[in-house]
Amino acid sequence: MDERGSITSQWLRRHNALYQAATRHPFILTIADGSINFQCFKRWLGQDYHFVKAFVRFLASLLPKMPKEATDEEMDTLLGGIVALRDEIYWFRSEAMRWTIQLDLVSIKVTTQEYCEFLEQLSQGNFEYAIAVTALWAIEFVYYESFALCTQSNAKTPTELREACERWSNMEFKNYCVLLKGLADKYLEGSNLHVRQKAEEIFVQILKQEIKFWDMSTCDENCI
Ligand SMILES: Cc1ncc(CN)c(N)n1
Repeated sequence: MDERGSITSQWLRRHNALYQAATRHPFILTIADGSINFQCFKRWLGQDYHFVKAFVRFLASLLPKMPKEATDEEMDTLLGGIVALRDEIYWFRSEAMRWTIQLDLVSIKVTTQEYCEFLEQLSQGNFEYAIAVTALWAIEFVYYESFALCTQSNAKTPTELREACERWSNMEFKNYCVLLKGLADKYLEGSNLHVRQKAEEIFVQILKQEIKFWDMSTCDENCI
């Protein structure tokens, strides 16, 4: 089956409006046009650190679910993702120091808490590997597509935010997302209709969670 006909590509077309809302969110657009209020970026940074710590647990939960017949390349992809998240957490800590954010004093907001609890549910044994790996792809891919907008040649992204945008839009992360999409399609193709429908529901929920996360990071007038 060609790429356009894959299950995940069909979903991206079927849920295009939601997908655009998740990957072209005003928070991202204000980074790309240079108008972002740095207080909004600092709010996002603190909350995303909390999220990434929960995301590590979710990613690790895929390892025991990985089918015995999984290829070496597949195991390498997931292990590579875990190593990358270790580096990501180190990056958050150093970036927080640059912005004088004390991460241990950052209170976790309701939206972040809800997303972390959603990840915790997905980590449970009753979610098939096909659903978990599809969720992993969706969560990573939204960040790639969002931050890739901020590193395009015509973007006016502030210099102070370029490193953050590069993290989730560089070639290595893009290739990682391509590999995850391939794994998602592989296991969705091999699943029954019930699992595919559940996976699509989770995909839609992830897009909605990502939109809420960007909404939370978008400063209103009393941005603190
Ligand atoms: C909310 C969110 N979604 C996705 C990613 C990319 N791992 C992230 N860091 N934060």
